[in-house]
Amino acid sequence: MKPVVELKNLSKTIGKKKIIDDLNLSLYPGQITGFLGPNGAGKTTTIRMMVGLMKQSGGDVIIDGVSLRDNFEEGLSKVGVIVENPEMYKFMSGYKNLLHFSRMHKGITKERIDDVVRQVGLQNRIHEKVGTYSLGMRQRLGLAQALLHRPKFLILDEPTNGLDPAGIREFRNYLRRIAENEGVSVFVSSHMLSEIELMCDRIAVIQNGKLIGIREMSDAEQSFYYIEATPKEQVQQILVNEGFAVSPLKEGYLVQAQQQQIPGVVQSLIAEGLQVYAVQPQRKTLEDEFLEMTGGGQIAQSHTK
Ligand SMILES: Nc1ncnc2c1ncn2[C@@H]1O[C@H](COP(=O)(O)OP(=O)(O)OP(=O)(O)O)[C@@H](O)[C@H]1O
Repeated sequence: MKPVVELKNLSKTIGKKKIIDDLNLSLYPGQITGFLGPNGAGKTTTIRMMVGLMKQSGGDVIIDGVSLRDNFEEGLSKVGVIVENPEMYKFMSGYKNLLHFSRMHKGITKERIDDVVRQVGLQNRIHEKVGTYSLGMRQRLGLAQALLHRPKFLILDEPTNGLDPAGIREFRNYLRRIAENEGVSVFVSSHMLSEIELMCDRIAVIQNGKLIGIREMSDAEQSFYYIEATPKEQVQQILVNEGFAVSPLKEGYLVQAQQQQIPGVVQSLIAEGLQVYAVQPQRKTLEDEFLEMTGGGQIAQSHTK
C-alpha cells in the first residue's frame, strides 16, 4: 500500500540541541496511527513540522506525494487538523459554523457539508446552536469541519480530552468509518495511553526525538491465554503433550498459543473429559510495553503547547 504521509529523515535542531533526530515514519490510507511518547519526547515539535507551523532543519515531510520542502502550500492543502477543543461559535448552529469554515477553502459544496454532517452522525442536531451540544458532539463537529476540504491526512491532537471511555469509543467508531470511507490517514497524538489504545490501529512511540518502536494493535497477535479447566492437574499434561508452553497460575494456566490454535486447544481439553471454565487472551498492557520500550520513561501526563 502506498503511504499517504512519509516523514523522511525529519530532523529539528534548536541551538545545539537535536530535538528531532532523523525520524522516518510512513502513514497509510484508512489507518489510524497513534503518536505516543514521554514528556518532552518531541511529539509537538514533529506535529508542528507536519502542519507547517515549524520549519524542519533536515529531511522532509511528503504528503500524498507532495514535498512540504518543495511545495509547501500544495502539501498543506491535503492536511486536516483537529486541535483540542476546536473553536466553534456557540451562538451559531453547527451548520452555520460549517458554512463559515467552508468559505476558507475553494469548492466546498452544500452537498459536501451534508455529507460530512452525516458521516459524524449530527444530522438531527446540526441546525441547533453549538452551545446546546455535548462535548462529544462538539468534537464530532470539529471532525466534520476538518474533513470539509477532503484532506488525505488528518491530525488529531488530544482529540478526546474530557470524554469518558464510552465517548472515546463512539468517537473512534466514527473516525474509523471515516478513515475507511474517505481513505484518509489519521494521526492521533495523545498523552493518554488508554485513549490511544482504544482509538488506534498502530502506535508509533517516540523518545528523545527518535522513533523507538511501532506496535500493531491487531487482536490476532495475542500470544498468551489464561485457561482454567478441571481437573486442574490434567490441563498442563494435555497441553504440554501437544507442544505448548504452559505456566501454572493460582487457579488456571498461562498458555502460549496463537489465536487460531485456541479452538483446537479447547477441543483437546473437552475430548479428554475436562470441564473448561475460562479461556481469556492475555495481552501485555500497552503501558507495560511502553515502559519496556522507553526503559521506564514516564508516560506524558500533560500536553503543553
Ligand atoms: N523553542 C524551543 N527551544 C528549545 N528547546 C525546545 C523548544 N521547543 C521544544 N524544545 C525542547 O524539545 C523537546 C521536545 O519538545 P516537544 O514539546 O516536542 O515534546 P512533546 O513530546 O510534545 O512533550 P509533551 O508531551 O510534554 O508535550 C523538549 O525537550 C523541549 O524542551
